[in-house]
Amino acid sequence: MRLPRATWPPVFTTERPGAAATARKAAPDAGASPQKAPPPVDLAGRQQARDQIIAPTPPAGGKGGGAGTGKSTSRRAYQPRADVIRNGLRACSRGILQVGAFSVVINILMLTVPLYLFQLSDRVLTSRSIDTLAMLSIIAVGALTLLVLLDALRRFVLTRIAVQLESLLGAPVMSAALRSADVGATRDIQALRDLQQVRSFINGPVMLVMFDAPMAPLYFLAVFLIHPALGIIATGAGVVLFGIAVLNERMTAKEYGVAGNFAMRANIQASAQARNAQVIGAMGMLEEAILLWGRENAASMKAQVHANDRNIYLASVSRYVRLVTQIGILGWGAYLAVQGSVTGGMMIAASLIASRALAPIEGAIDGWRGFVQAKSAYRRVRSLLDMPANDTERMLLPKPEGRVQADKLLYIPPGTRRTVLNGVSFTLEAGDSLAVIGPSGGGKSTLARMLVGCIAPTAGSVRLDFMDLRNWDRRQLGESIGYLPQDIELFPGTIKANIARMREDATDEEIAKAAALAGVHEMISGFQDGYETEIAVDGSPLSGGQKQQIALARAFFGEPRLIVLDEPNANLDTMGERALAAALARARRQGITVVLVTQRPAVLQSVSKILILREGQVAAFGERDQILPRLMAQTQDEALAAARAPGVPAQPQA
Ligand SMILES: Nc1ncnc2c1ncn2[C@@H]1O[C@H](COP(=O)(O)OP(=O)(O)OP(=O)(O)O)[C@@H](O)[C@H]1O
Repeated sequence: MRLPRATWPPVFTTERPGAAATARKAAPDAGASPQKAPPPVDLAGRQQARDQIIAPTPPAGGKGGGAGTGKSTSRRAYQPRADVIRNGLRACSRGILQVGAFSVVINILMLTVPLYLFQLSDRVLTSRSIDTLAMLSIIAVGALTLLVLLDALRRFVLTRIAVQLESLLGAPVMSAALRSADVGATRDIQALRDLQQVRSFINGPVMLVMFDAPMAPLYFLAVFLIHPALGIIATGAGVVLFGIAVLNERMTAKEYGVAGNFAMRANIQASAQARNAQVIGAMGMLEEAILLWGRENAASMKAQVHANDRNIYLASVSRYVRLVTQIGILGWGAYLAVQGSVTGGMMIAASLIASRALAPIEGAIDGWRGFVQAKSAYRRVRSLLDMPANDTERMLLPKPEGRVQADKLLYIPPGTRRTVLNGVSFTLEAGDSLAVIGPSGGGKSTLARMLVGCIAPTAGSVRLDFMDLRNWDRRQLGESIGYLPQDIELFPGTIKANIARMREDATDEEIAKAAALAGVHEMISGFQDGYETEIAVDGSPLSGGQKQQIALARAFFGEPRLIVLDEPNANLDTMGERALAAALARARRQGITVVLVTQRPAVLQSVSKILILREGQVAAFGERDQILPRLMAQTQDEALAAARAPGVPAQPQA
């Protein structure tokens, strides 16, 4: 008897099966020289990179190019999300069958004690045979030993099924959660907690009850065989308990659902507050923060207490019914014994067996809360995985040169009626540098996110080298793009790892090159541990400007052809701005296309084109030398108008 071992110990894989073998075949000396960088325009290398897109391990023993076949199975890496759950469950099916088979045997062996009692009372006590007693005892102990072993085994198997399921679904759920988070969905990381909840449920006692429940008819049958009247009492009690279980479901499911939703919101609040702990501390917002989180948490607890109260009440009634049933069977059994219809042993055995028959229904009522929570958690995981995702396998294209076409971009955020971008069109040649300027809330950051493929336009298209971003292989596109968002968050890890976009195969040369391009080498040298300086969750020891510079180097990493920088100079001093201007000049010399969202006029000298975005529409677009004079004239007019306005004090001349 072997436990399922396909994913034991658990492995969270981001590599499709066979990829490593294929990669080794393709590059036999890759292992000997980990520092060797792949050639920049290497389609085979990029195919290999694409192979590492998050994909679940196939079911153990599954067909179709499994581990070690070395055949291309890249379709598997892009399997539709719905298949992920189906394959996950299929992978666990062998274990589930084992647990089912064990449960059948265990439930038969559970009859050992009642049968032993029955034999003692009706055979040993009447015959006074010590040999029979010894023989019966040996058989009973043997059966109980087997029962305990099988019970332990099914628990071992369930533990592994739970871990296997989490290993298989973890990466797809994480990837779907990140994708949904980047379009602004709030449930995001909750999905990982949900998956853990499903795992705990599979590991928990209610799962065993669910495996035992189908065997209940066997026990009812055994009681019927002892005496039909006792069978009717036991079955009647079973029907009553089943009714209580249904009532329990009706009376608690909604409240548990409400409790779960509030708990989720409380968790989202808690994570947001943990991220903003310094702001909360500095501005004395602790009480408000706790109140905000506490309200959600209290609402969750209130709903939970309501549901729990009902659950406890019904569980007590069910326990009462079971105990009374036992008394009923014993009492009626005694009456039948007095009548000579059954023996004393049969009476006791019937009571024990009936109790065993009713136990799973009672256990289901007791463990209802866990079941409901696991069910909703599973639903959330499912709906996240069912969300449409651009998972179609994409052909790897030649490395882009950096030509960008935005064509009639319209953006209405999902779930809103607000038009954030409206008919935005422009074209950039490879090596162009564009400054996107305009009033706050004009849609600049939205445009920046659209240009790097974070959000898809409601209508219109963004094309990189003539190809719509949606048709690019996601990983290849990411490697061709550098992006510095407005709100910078670095990952906990070294400066080096952050610049290298957390890639383990990044070479020191590539990292140094990105740092040099971004002009941050000198700043990094100022730290005692240089590139090995550890960045904490809150970004320390880096200052705001330093974080921005490291993020700039990250954007330059890996020879991107398009770099989109959203207010890269927001936290920079004059020196920093100079370094940024130098970085932009270097990018231009290398033919990298740069889009720069900015509010500061200083960097406008470093770009070749300017786009003014106002209320989501292009107010002006063209060569810098055409747009800049118009912009300055307009600024002067506005300043004069403001100065002439009544009640506005004249500004002192700088
Ligand atoms: N997901 C969304 N849901 C609703 N409104 C949104 C969404 N995303 C952006 N907006 C709205 O679109 C407008 C443009 O936002 P955006 O961040 O692009 O402006 P911006 O020009 O970058 O502003 P700033 O210069 O202040 O950063 C804002 O009014 C914002 O509220």
